Amino acid sequence: MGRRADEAPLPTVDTMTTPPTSNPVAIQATTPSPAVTASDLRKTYGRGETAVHALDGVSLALHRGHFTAIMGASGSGKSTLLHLLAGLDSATSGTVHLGGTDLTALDDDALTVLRRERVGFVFQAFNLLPMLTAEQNITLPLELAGARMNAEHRAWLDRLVATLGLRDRLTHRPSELSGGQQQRVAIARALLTQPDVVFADEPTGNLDSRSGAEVLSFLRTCVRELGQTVVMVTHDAQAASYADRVVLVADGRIAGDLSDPTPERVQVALDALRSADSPRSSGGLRGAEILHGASLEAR
Ligand SMILES: Nc1ncnc2c1ncn2[C@@H]1O[C@H](COP(=O)(O)OP(=O)(O)OP(=O)(O)O)[C@@H](O)[C@H]1O
Repeated sequence: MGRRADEAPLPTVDTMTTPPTSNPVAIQATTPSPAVTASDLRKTYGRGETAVHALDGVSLALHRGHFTAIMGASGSGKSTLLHLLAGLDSATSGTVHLGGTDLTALDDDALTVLRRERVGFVFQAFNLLPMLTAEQNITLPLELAGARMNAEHRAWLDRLVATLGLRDRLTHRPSELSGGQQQRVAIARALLTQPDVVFADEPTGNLDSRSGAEVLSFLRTCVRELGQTVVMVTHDAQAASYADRVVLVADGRIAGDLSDPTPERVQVALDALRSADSPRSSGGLRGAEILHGASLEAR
């Protein structure tokens, strides 16, 4: 659950990924600029005593060409964070930058264009159009943008189709595809415009474990071999272990940060978070403190 307005704040964990340095110029030359940056992001639903602080001061930098998983208990603020980072919803305060663009300064029309051209989405429910073939579903974003398929698009589409193993499925309609194949079509559609970032909300939530693993490997291949940037919300430690980095959210705050995660380490971090939330743990460390330890151990 999100923190109520009248509850005491949790300890703050600084998860900005910029390493300490005495020579900022050298770091600028070697560190890729972040694909997305959130600074002191807050989102409050409702007002007064019933206000829920779904996000309560999140600062985060997600680097290009990385696969990041966002995890946390139900109601911790994962979806709210994803929606704000993707420009699908507006913050109560704080800023989100996509590359050099401040999303919080854009009006609705500019946000619509940005979402169409610079952001890709993959949802749990695939969201394919049933009357279109796989290829027509993949190329739909170009159609909607009123753009013609040129040689560059064709070459990129070929690469996507090869990477995602869809070559012999392009003329099939969604009802003729397995769940895993439908999700791969949805991933190809999300990547067609070569967006700055693809946001995936529980992309394996509707798949059996074998198809889910396949989809996650394909997502990881898109990051490793095609240089794409993926941010995924998941409940599943196994799914999160496909990512390069796992960011843990608790009570609307960043509560941990693991690089090169394994399912076991993710599970340990989640269990620590859960036991810190439990009333029996009163007097012990809070989740953020425990997971900050996990974060330090991971680096
Ligand atoms: N539109 C809304 N109006 C009021 N409260 C909301 C709204 N959306 C989310 N919340 C509250 O904000 C908090 C964070 O919700 P959010 O959906 O981001 O959590 P989550 O971690 O994605 O949860 P889940 O894993 O169950 O999807 C919750 O307490 C939720 O009840």
